[in-house]
Amino acid sequence: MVERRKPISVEDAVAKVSANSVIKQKETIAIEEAYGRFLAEDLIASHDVPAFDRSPYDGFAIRAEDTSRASANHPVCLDVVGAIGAGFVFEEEVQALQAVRIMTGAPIPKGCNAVVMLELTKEVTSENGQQQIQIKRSFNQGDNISRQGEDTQKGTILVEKGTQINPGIVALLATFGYAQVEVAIKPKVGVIATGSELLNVEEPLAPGKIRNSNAHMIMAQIARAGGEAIYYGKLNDDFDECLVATKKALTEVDMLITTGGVSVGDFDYVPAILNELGANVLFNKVAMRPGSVTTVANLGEKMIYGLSGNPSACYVGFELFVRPMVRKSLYSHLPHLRKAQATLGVDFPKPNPFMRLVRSKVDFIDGQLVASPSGVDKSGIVSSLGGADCFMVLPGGTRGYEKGMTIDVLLLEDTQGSEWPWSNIVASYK
Ligand SMILES: Nc1nc2c(c(=O)[nH]1)N[C@H]1C(S)=C(S)[C@@H](COP(=O)(O)OP(=O)(O)OC[C@H]3O[C@@H](n4cnc5c(N)ncnc54)[C@H](O)[C@@H]3O)O[C@H]1N2
Ligand code: MOO
Repeated sequence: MVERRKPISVEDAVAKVSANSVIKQKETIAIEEAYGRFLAEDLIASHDVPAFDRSPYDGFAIRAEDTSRASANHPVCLDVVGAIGAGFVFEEEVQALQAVRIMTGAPIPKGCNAVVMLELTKEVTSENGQQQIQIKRSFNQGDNISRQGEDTQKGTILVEKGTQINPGIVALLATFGYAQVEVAIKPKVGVIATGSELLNVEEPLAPGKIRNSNAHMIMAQIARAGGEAIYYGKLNDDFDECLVATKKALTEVDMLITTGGVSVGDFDYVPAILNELGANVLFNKVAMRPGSVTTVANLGEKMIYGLSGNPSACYVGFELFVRPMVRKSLYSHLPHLRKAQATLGVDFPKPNPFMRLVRSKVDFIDGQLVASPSGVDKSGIVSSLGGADCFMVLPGGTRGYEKGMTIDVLLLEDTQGSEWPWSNIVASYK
């Protein structure tokens, strides 16, 4: 008699997985290695930026009060007493009716309190040979000065731990002197593919056989999530072979993923292996399509994921249940896929008692995010995965969905660029 599995909702399944703890570890690496890693410490401003009042323009540093009576008919003349470039400090204090030629980024000389852009001055030489500038309008104290700390004040938390380091964060690390940074150690995630039908990628097709795409797909998903994949190969549908490999993998990894053999077929051994290992099964059926057979268990602190053999089901199962735990072990406070609202771009008449997670593409059309399936929506399909940058979330229990409905999407990544010109942006400049 075949075991009857009771499905739990996607929300409950994600909650059950998320309730588990993960091991978090950190290491110190050089800034050059930091891009793409996850911060294991808050990034704190170690000083003000700018660290001194500075000029945002090439021009002249002046005392604003000297220009109070300046006008087009009666320009004020200031003596130019020196010049200062970025990286240098003007040593003397500037006196009344004096100006200093200043370059962008240079510190404001003592005594000055405003900067006049070069274009608003006229350089002249007085009768006694003194270099001067004429200014035809008045300026206020503080005009054209980038104040110390206007960008960032010392002690500010700039980026929270658990954030993935992007190029902007690399700039912050450099700005604040983080030649080295503490990042999360990538969790080791083992991958075992089961199925006697599986061929290695380089092998030619043979009758009844298929290439093992899931293992490679999962390894790429692990890398995208921020983990380190450890591959234990493809195994035949053989209980003992699978048990030995699973036991070995569990001694070496932080979490383990198997793909295939999780359903109710004669050669689906994953449930029996979990039983033999004494693992605590959190659920073995989820009210979703694809991926209803997804099985998740824990053994001590280690999560064991029995993902479906069907490629699309396997892909979705990873993003919903494995990714958050990888991200949690990378100190992330927001480990789940980012949710957004979109408009359904096509009619989707397929009824389903279960929630559907449809591999889809999003586009901005007339200022709205519009989502449409990226290919055929069946769990055994692989071709819809390549173009998918989100999952549409279509709740179960309806008779289908109509174009124009507001739906939730879970964003995976940006897989497409944009056409040129960006006409709506260009138009906004007119
Ligand atoms: N009587 C029932 N049969 C099935 C049920 C059910 O509830 N009752 N569920 C169906 C659903 S839904 C799914 S999903 C699949 C899941 O099956 P398994 O996870 O046990 O996976 P397999 O049977 O091993 O394989 C399914 C399918 O995927 C191919 N596959 C397997 N591994 C790979 C791989 N590494 N790379 C690419 N493709 C792979 C395999 O050849 C099969 O075609 O069960 C349904 N059946
Ligand atoms: O688990 Mo199956 O993928 O629902 O379609």
